[in-house]
Amino acid sequence: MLRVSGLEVTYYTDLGRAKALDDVSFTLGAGEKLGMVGESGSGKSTMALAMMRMIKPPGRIERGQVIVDDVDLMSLDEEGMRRARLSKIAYIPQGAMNSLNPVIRIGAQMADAIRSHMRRESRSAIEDRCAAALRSVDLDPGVYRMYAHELSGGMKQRVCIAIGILLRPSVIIADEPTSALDVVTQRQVMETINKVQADINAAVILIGHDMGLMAQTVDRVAVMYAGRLVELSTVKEMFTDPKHPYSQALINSLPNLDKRGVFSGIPGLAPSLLRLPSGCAFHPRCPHGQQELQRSVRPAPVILAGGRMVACHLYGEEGHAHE
Ligand SMILES: Nc1ncnc2c1ncn2[C@@H]1O[C@H](COP(=O)(O)OP(=O)(O)OP(=O)(O)O)[C@@H](O)[C@H]1O
Repeated sequence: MLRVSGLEVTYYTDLGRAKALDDVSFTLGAGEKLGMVGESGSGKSTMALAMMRMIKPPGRIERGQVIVDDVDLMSLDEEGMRRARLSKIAYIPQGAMNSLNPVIRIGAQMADAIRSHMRRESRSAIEDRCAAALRSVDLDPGVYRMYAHELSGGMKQRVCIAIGILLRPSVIIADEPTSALDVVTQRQVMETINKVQADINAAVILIGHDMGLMAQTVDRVAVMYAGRLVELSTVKEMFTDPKHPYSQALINSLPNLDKRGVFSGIPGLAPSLLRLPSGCAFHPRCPHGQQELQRSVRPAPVILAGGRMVACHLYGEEGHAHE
């Protein structure tokens, strides 16, 4: 359903070039959910924007393919890509719920989204489509006639999800869909995403920091570090046996009942993309990073038994090359 291959994005800043996405490849099947985690600045939002072809200057997509239902989005012309957005691939950006227009009714905003794709759709067909989308996110179709300020945060986020699924896309990307919501509402929004996905059998990418919340929802977890995908494993593998030392640090930094109140962060700071460490970008923070190999050679991604992917010298011998 979705195949991302060799995706690369650079931001050309006054201070130099920042490669925010470096040779990112993965696949996702229909009905599958992928969680994308990593520290702030690791390139998660850049990846979503690149997949939507919404990277703005000074950023540029340098290369790569994003194949949805056998079509490479990167090869479409502007009009083709405009049509693909929402109908093939939908993006619910970070803070989407705060960008609903305050002076236009929810229904009109939904109808606009449909009309931009289906010019000849009748008014009643549009209303039916909106009502169905609102119902599938557990909102009363009456929300159609309301304004954003009349809705709670969780309801607004569900409206954004409803807009995302209006045209039943094959791929849905939700960037931090639960940030700024209380924990109860977070769970409800996650449940809504689960339900919606089951309804339309889409491939879903959830971007977020909260490993705990992800664990309950997604099938696989992708870990990003300094613009690269460093590990992609099933949730169970990631939580019971993380392979990459950075994934191990992320999992160890989660609070659990055995170490109540003790938070172990990850030592060191995330590197600046303008001054990436040589070799493996994680080596200065890695307990195994002090050898010549780690300091001078960038680890290539390898596939381990069972199909999980890791880009780390510790596993160079064990795995076979990732395509
Ligand atoms: N417009 C821009 N100009 C220059 N550099 C940028 C721009 N946007 C992003 N970057 C750089 O690209 C890197 C990746 O940013 P991105 O927003 O994708 O990270 P992220 O993982 O989504 O972070 P967060 O979790 O904080 O949203 C950052 O290090 C940032 O410095």
